Amino acid sequence: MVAIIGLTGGIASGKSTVSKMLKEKGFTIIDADVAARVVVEPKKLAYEQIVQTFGKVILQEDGTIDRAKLGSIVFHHEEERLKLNQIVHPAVRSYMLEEKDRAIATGKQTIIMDIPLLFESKLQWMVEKIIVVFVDEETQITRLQERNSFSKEEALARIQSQLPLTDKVKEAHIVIDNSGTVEETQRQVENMIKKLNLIP
Ligand SMILES: CC(C)(COP(=O)(O)OP(=O)(O)OC[C@H]1O[C@@H](n2cnc3c(N)ncnc32)[C@H](O)[C@@H]1O)[C@@H](O)C(=O)NCCC(=O)NCCS
Ligand SMILES: Nc1ncnc2c1ncn2[C@@H]1O[C@H](COP(=O)(O)OP(=O)(O)OP(=O)(O)O)[C@@H](O)[C@H]1O
Repeated sequence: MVAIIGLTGGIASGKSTVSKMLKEKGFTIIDADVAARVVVEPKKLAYEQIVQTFGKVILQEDGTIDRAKLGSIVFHHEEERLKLNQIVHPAVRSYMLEEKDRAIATGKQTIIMDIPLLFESKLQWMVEKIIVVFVDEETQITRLQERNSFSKEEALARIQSQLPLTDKVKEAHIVIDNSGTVEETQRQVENMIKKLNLIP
């Protein structure tokens, strides 16, 4: 039996930090943020649709999408974000499902689907158990500002474009609280692997 585990949380709550720890333990991670980059590469269908919808102003000189520019549009205008989601999300879903089948075919016993918008996109059906990486809002804002050099306003715009993390925690099978040190998070990850009896 293959276990399909969803890993989610909020922006900068620590999903990548946790998924890196799981990867080091030999687990297979399928990352929706990576998928969302692949499906918008030049010549892909989603790329063409994004350029048609948002115009060439969101392109860099080399023709690739200027993510900072597109981000500054969609995280300040909900309507624009929904348009982008409608273009990108179907392609991300197909990519994730294909990667999952590929991993199953190579004999993996556990597959971790790292999906930041798992609840927002109602993708609970894709996974059997859900891990939510939690962080308190103050720490989340600080880490997001530091990582992306965002103003507080830019950090809040991104956080507010997602469901509250406290709501996601209520729907979780396992919560990893990443408000503390990386070592504390590592211990929680190890306990979770034991509790769910996960084998790579
Ligand atoms: C707006 C874009 C260009 C900004 O790119 P950027 O490199 O700055 O951010 P990145 O893609 O690494 O995302 C960082 C985090 O932002 C959050 N986020 C991204 N897109 C969204 C969205 N549409 N709604 C809410 N939160 C989002 C997630 O927590 C994600 O982990 C990019 O995020 C994007 O194309 N988003 C639409 C696709 C999407 O929903 N991706 C999320 C997983 S499917
Ligand atoms: N326990 C921790 N202590 C201190 N800093 C941390 C901790 N966990 C993560 N960070 C830092 O916080 C930032 C956000 O973490 P990370 O990138 O893992 O979040 P994420 O949920 O994957 O973000 P995104 O949704 O944007 O992809 C990073 O700069 C990371 O180095």
